[in-house]
Amino acid sequence: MDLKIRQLSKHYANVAALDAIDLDVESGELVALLGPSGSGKTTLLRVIAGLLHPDSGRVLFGENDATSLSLRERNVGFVFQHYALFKHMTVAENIAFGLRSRPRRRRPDKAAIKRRVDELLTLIQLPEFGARYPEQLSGGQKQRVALARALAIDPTVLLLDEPFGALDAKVRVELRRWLRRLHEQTGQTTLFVTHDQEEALELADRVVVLKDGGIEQVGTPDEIYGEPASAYVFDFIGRANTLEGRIDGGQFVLDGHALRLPADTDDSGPAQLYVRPHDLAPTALDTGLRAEVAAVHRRADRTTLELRVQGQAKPLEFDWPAASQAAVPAAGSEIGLQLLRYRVYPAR
Ligand SMILES: Nc1ncnc2c1ncn2[C@@H]1O[C@H](COP(=O)(O)OP(=O)(O)OP(=O)(O)O)[C@@H](O)[C@H]1O
Repeated sequence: MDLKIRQLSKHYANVAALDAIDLDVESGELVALLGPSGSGKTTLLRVIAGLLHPDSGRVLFGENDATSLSLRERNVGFVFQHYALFKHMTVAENIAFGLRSRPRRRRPDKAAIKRRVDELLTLIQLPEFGARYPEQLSGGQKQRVALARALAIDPTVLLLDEPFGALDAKVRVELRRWLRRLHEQTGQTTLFVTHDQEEALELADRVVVLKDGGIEQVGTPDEIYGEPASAYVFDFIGRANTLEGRIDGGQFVLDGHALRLPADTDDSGPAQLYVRPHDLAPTALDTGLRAEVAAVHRRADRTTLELRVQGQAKPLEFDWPAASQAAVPAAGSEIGLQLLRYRVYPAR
């Protein structure tokens, strides 16, 4: 089922938790809602679920306006960060819960419920775990059961609110890869809330970046990473260096150096250039951007140089290319820098 959000707003006192949001999620898509704390992710998910009423706007499931339907009528599947399994029920009973509590005329018979539970236990790769109680499971296993319970009712959409947020980093990475494979099997339309950009980029078909209750950018992971629409998205999505300068005559100009901008640049005036530490390369001093090596930081997986550029208040980070034959420059030396990929945003 596809999902359409139209002009959705929700205010708390004078805070716009959601500010006229428009969003289309296609049937079968896995979409990540990504943003820092307080950007409105959870509010959006709760309004879609029917747990929270918007001030204005509409939620459509397919062609049906679901805005005034209850949680149950919407038939959505929901998984929260903190395991909400029923402690006194076995894993199998937990998974069966949504089907068993349906009104009699829509309730499958016992055999059909058992078949569905077995099918889901296999799907979440816990086929032998039906008789266990939640306290006998690890955190990751509990979340897989919570997911099976949400899927049991064949939900119109699956809504996941930081479902792996309480797990340790390694389990988190395993589970998100598992969820991606599971999604490919089920084709279930899914919205996934996270504040972790890596999780969003690895997991989702499309990523929605939220800021202060509004949508800053919607795109595939490649688009969000490679063509961030604003300085905010560039900064949020990975490590970033900034250089202060000006846009002038189709170039970005800073102390004694100019960089070419896309042909369609028609802005002018103060601007910031954003470049990632691995999108810098060493080059000849007289053609490159001149920088002084302020410090060399060696780590297990990379060597990062801290660089000072004349006229710039903030240092640059530069990941020295691992394949480079040249020796890592020493602190105090001067190098030329080539910027392989960068983006320039006019100052606000
Ligand atoms: N019940 C409430 N009463 C008052 N303000 C609220 C309430 N719920 C949310 N807010 C405010 O609405 C804004 C959006 O909150 P929301 O929980 O949707 O953000 P979030 O992106 O999910 O953040 P987090 O990652 O911390 O969960 C925040 O400014 C928050 O303080």
